[in-house]
Amino acid sequence: MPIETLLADPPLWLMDPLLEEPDASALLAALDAELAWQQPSLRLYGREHPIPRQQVWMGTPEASYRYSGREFLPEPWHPAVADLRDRVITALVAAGIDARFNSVLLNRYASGEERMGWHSDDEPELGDDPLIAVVSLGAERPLRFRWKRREAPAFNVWLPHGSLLVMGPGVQRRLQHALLPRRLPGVRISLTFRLVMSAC
Ligand SMILES: O=C(O)CCC(=O)C(=O)O
Ligand SMILES: [Fe+2]
Repeated sequence: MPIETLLADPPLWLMDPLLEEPDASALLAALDAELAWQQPSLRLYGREHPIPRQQVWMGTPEASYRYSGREFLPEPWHPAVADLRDRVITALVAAGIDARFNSVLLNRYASGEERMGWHSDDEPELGDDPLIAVVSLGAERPLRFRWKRREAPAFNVWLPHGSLLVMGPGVQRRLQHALLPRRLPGVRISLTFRLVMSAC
């Protein structure tokens, strides 16, 4: 499947589909049923708020990771997720993009009301200019991007079931992204593959 260049600088690529049916729906059902989904709380202005989604952090044992001020020890690779990681790497190599991943953050949005606020994935453990690959399963929703220095308008990238979005070097430095709430039904699971450089 050819990869579409959404932005050249910094590079943002979309491959649709990465996974065809019935593989994409089988993977969605397996992850939904088999993972130990968690909904941790974050402390904000002295109050605890459950995050508006569920998540699982998975990876090699040495890839511990700090996210929103908390440290996560990864779950061991689920075989289906390890297979998907290898498919993503194969697809990227075929597109001339060199990538390595030792971990993945899986996010589960039960409905359109569940969300992730504006952020960049710029934690020091990810290194200076990380490449992050996002596989989307289930409900098609837009990931919204905005430029930190407002040099161009914000834009949406709709992420179909089975698609792969690649945020290349510079995307985290120059833009933020968010999965904003939408009146859309259906569960969505995203897998954001990363390379954690150093154990924390
Ligand atoms: O669910 C998504 O597509 C985005 C997730 C995300 O931005 C993240 O895991 O850092
Ligand atoms: Fe992100």
